[in-house]
Amino acid sequence: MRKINEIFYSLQGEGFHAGTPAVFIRFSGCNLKCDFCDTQHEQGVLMSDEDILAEVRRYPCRMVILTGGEPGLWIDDCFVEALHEAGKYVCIETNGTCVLPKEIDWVTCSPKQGTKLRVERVDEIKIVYQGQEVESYLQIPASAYFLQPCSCTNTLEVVDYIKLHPVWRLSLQIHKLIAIP
Ligand SMILES: C[S@@+](CC[C@H](N)C(=O)[O-])C[C@H]1O[C@@H](n2cnc3c(N)ncnc32)[C@H](O)[C@@H]1O
Ligand SMILES: Nc1nc2[nH]cc(C(=O)O)c2c(=O)[nH]1
Ligand code: SF4
Ligand SMILES: [Mg+2]
Repeated sequence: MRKINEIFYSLQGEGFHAGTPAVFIRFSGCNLKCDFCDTQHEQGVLMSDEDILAEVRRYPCRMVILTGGEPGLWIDDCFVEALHEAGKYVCIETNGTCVLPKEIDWVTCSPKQGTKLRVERVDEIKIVYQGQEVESYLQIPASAYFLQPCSCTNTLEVVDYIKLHPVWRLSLQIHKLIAIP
């Protein structure tokens, strides 16, 4: 059984796959307490993999996004394999502090200041930018590096930083801009 906060169908609003339809599986609970966290994730119900898969199968898209809370606290090889057997492309949004199942198709890592990274493979880095030092995150091998404004409040600050440091790209939370889940 895995503790699920919500399962919903929307478009990926952030990062490399922004605009792609996806089923979001939001796991409950987190090992960090970021003061800027935009998500209520503490409430949850225990669900069997069978019930989670049945809910995921209701939607026609291929992409599934594991998020939370911290999904790395809840998932294993068996869960990722079941999603693959259902024909899904498995993405994860993680703070990077957990070792993850190797077969996940796309790892979005959003490291938080002062934490130790245990994630072994990253596809994209996506930092919530609040003026902190971010250049050290470029040492993590990844296909793309994004800075995301905090709650859509400091977008122009992020744009200015990216223009000075053009390895970074802008991630807008488009779901917030167009008021969808
Ligand atoms: C809610 S977290 C869940 C996954 C995981 N715990 C993590 O932090 O990556 C999903 C994404 O939202 C980002 N995020 C959280 N609060 C935010 C905020 N106020 N503004 C912009 N992005 C935020 C996180 O950095 C992460 O990339
Ligand atoms: N549309 C939409 N895209 C997202 N990308 C990452 C999200 C998350 O909360 O992890 C999220 C979310 O909550 N909604
Ligand atoms: S790690 Fe992610 S879910 Fe946990 S508190 Fe920070 S932003 Fe929220
Ligand atoms: Mg969100």
